Order: sequence, then structure tokens, then C-alpha cells
Amino acid sequence: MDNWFTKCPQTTVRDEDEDVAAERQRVYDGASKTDILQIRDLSKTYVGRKRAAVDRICVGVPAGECFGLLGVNGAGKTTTFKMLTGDSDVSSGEATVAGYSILTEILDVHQNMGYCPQFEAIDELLTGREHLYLYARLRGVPECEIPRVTEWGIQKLGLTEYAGRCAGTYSGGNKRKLSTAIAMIGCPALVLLDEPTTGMDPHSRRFLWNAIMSVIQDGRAVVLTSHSMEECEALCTRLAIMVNGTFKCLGTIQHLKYKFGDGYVVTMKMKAARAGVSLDLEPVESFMESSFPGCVQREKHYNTLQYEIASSSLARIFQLVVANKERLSIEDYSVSQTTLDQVFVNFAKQQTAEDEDATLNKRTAGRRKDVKILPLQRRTQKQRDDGHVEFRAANELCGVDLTLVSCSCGALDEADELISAAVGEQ
Ligand SMILES: Nc1ncnc2c1ncn2[C@@H]1O[C@H](COP(=O)(O)OP(=O)(O)OP(=O)(O)O)[C@@H](O)[C@H]1O
Repeated sequence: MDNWFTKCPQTTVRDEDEDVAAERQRVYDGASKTDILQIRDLSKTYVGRKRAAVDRICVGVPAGECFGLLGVNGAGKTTTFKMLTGDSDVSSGEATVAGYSILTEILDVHQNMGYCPQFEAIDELLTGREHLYLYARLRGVPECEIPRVTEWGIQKLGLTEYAGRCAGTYSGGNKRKLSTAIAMIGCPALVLLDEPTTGMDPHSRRFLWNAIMSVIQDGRAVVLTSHSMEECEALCTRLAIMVNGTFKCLGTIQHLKYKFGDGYVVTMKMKAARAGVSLDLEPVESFMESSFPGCVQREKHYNTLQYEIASSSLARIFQLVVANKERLSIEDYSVSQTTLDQVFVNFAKQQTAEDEDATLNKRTAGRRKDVKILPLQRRTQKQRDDGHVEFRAANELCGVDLTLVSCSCGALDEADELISAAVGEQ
């Protein structure tokens, strides 16, 4: 397989991010050959589709890494997983898991891989314990070890109370836990988790995070997709953001924040010279504008100012604020970095421009125009911390309360249109 990886023709992708190109080169050069997962130019074009769902991606995931695959809906994450598991044919390219090819040695790949799909693949009539028995056998765990391994899975994911019940009676969160336990059973070298914590309560989520951490600490590898940036920050050692089937960026979270973030946010609280005397914020405002040209004022309240600074280093911001703290009567200040959400949203916008599904949404919106519920009473739009946007429109007179969670956080216009159509605005 080494030969295949190093001797195949190398492709150059135009306008590729330098980190993504460097990872591609690392794979081409064979430097990733000891990695548990190696992907080289993996591509998939579905029948009847013009655009590739996955387009020549390259990455190596070494032992001890949790690699995050991020992207809006339709970016190509699940298709990537399906090719790795053999559920979907590969159009071109290759990948290996623990040295076994997904093209020619899929049975060996299965022995070395655990997969938690996005939608539960569980048998409603089997109990949790029976599931784990079954998958331990399939993964080749020695018969005498199966009871121990099964109990380990039950405990690891906090399923003790439910292990003897039919999986069909499980709550959504417990079904996710069981699916993850199935993926982890038998200690496979690679664990693929497609949105494992969707629908889980915060306590269960922490439990699952710990289970994932223990896989990494064991020196195995995890590839994770998630719409929760908090989850990615907690678990991923590196991540890539996928847009239209390609990697748009790749690296550690800190690196991506630094490279693609909007800089820093400085929040300052001022103190009045004497009690009862109104605050004059003008000196601080002119100090910020002259010290950090191009900074943007985001908030201005009674004694608080907030600025976004794109073009300065953390050290310089601290240096200048500390040096002028007394003179400008700054009582308190904080400097925070761009969040991963912001980085993600910036990339997610690119998917909307070309996304075929967005066109579909528009068509659906068109079909709904006959719904007439006027007048519109309330309409809100809020960014959720999982990256999606929630639109809400209500007409209390008619008792209509409509909530729509955007199919991608970039697809604002489409979601907005759909709501307008549904509440009869157009
Ligand atoms: N069976 C299929 N036939 C045709 N096109 C498909 C099929 N499955 C997925 N696609 C298309 O491939 C693209 C990638 O889809 P995929 O499900 O891999 O995205 P994703 O990033 O996993 O999204 P999500 O976050 O919703 O799971 C989309 O444009 C989708 O419409």
C-alpha cells in the first residue's frame, strides 16, 4: 500500500490553503505512512450529480489524535465516513486504516474500525447488552473476553441502568450512547463518530467526551464530526473545515483561530472620577481609534465599551491598555480571542453560494406561498451555539408559532424566505 500512496500521480488543487496543501504533500511524501488513518485524494461524485460530494481530500490521522471534521450540512462529512466504512463506493482516490486498504481489504478495515453513524443503526428488539455482545463477536473479540468487554462498554457510556432493556425503548440520547459504545467495543484502532452527542443532555455529553478522551489516551485515533464548537474545542487535537467537499482549512484550533479569526475583542469598564459625576467616554474612544486604526466599536453602554481589533497582536493590545489604564480611568478590562464559531461561520458562508440544496429550499419556499396567516406578530432570528440559526415567526392571533432551524448556518436568506412564505408574507 505504501507504493500506492507514494507512487500515484500527485494532484495540485488551485487556490488551496497552505496548511491543507502541506497536509496533502505530507501524505504524498509518505510521511503519514505510520498514521492510523491515511486518506489520499479521496473523492466521491454521486450518480446524477455534477459536483463532487467529496473532492480529492488528503489527510493523515496519527495515533492519539482526535481529528475534527467540521462543515455545514451537505459539506461531505458523512460521505467521507461512508467511503471509509465501505458503505459507499469510492469514485477515486484511496484510504487505509491501520495499513489496510478500504478498496481491497475492507474486512480487515472493519476489524480495525468502529463507526457511530449519524442515524442510529440499532435493532429495536435487542437490548443494549445484546448489541454489545453482537458487535464484540463481529469484531473478533475472543469468546471468553466478550462479557468483560461488553460490561466495559456499558459502564464507559453510562448505560448500566438500561443495559437489559430493549433498545427500542431508549431515549434519543441513550440511543446515541449505545451507538457510540458499539463504535468503541473491541478497542478498534480508529473510531469514526458522526455527530455522536446530538440530542444528549450536558451530563451525558460530558460522559461521552470522557469516553472519547480515553480512546485518544489509549493511543488510538478518533475522527469526529460535530456541529458543537464547544465539543470540538474540548476534544479535537486538529480539525478541518469542509466546504463543498474540500478542506478549506486544517490545523489546531488555536492555529485556525489565529489565522482566520477576526482578531480580538477588548471590553473595558470605566470608573467615574467622583460618585454622581457622569462618565466621559470620549478620551477612551479617541485613544482606541488612534492606537488601533480600523478597530470597530461593538458596544457602548453607560460605563462599558467593547471593541473588535483585527490588526494587532495580543501583546500590543495588553501593552497599550495597561500603559494607559490609569490615565483613561479604566477600572477593568478583558481581551478575548475570536471564537471557533466565528471562524466556522466565515467558512460556512462559502457553502451557501454554491449549495444545490439551497436552491431546493427556495423551491420549497415557493410551494408554500399559498399559506396566508397575517398579520405577522413576532419574528426573531438567533444564532445558536451549535452554529445553526434559529428563525422564529409567530402569529398569536391565529395561534401559529413557527420555528425553523437553518439547514446550514450560512443559509440565512433561504431560511428567511421559507419563513416568509410559510407565514404568508410574500
Ligand atoms: N445518496 C446520495 N445521493 C446523491 N447525493 C447525495 C447522497 N448522499 C449525499 N448526497 C449529497 O452529497 C453532498 C454531501 O452530503 P453529506 O451527507 O456527505 O454531507 P454532510 O456534511 O455529512 O452533511 P450533514 O451535516 O447534514 O450530515 C450533499 O450535496 C448531498 O446532497
